[in-house]
Amino acid sequence: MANPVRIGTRRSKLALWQAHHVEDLLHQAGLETEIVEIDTRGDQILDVSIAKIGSKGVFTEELEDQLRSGAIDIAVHSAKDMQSELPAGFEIIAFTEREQMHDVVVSRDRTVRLADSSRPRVIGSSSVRRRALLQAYYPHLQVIEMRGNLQTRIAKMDAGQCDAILLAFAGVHRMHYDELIVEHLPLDRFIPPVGQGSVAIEAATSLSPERRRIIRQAVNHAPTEACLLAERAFLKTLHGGCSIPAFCLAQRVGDDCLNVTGGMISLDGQQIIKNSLSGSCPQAAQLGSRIAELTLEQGGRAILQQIRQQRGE
Ligand SMILES: NCc1[nH]cc(CCC(=O)O)c1CC(=O)O
Repeated sequence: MANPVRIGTRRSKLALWQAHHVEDLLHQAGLETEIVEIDTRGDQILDVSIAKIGSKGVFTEELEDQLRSGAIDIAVHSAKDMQSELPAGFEIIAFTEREQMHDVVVSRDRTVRLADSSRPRVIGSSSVRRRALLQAYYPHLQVIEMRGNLQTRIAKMDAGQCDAILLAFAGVHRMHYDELIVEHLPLDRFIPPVGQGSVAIEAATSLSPERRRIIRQAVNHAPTEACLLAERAFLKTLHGGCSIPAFCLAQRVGDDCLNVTGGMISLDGQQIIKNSLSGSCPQAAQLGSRIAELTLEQGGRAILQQIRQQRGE
């Protein structure tokens, strides 16, 4: 390709890591690249929870403006942060190979264990799913809401706001905070949110088919894509984004089989809905949306209604 691939990204350190990761993959395929840093509303509003900002796409709209105008060819996002339905004119053209998907506990105090009820502990998390799961499994813990990027949250912990933070392993590892991990949480209890650990490549549908094909060929990881298609179909059927307490994890078994587990937890942690289905990779989307339907039928609809009421939507 004559022109370099222009990669749009937010300026946070994790976003820049993701952009450089995609850049590496494009370089390996012999392509030239250019990174374009873009400010988003989600990065500017740090003192309000994302759920309260209310609008979907607070981290994506500015990037989409640049995609639409052709100023950038692709935008990189944590797959987890992408809403299930993109605005008309945009699509995800690739998913990078997934990092380990689980959540971890990060603390300066090596003795912190979630299960230890012998002393009071304050745990910070930005995610409604993680806060509800903590209340469900470890009711002795005090759970507080904590926003900001990884570095900000660790600074808040160091300032004494909490004893530990719950985070995605992928982000902690990419930001080189592995030595602060005091606990790796099991995937069957702390089922990750849709997309955790993968980087999604967004493009405008007006991107030339040839450019789209070449970028996809360099970046897409087919086994990850099959899992993400299942998980994102789950989220789409729930009409959700990253601000609802839903979780879904698809895992490949053998060459062509997918195991998908997904569900929802009430905000107080009192009710957990969880179902699993298996099928072949081409059935990925059906498996995900079927699990979402089961989730809605088994109490998920009521949980979502309650959340909407609380948020005054
Ligand atoms: N919502 C912020 C966000 N988006 C992606 C990651 C971690 C990396 C990933 O899942 O790809 C994080 C931080 C976290 O949840 O701990």
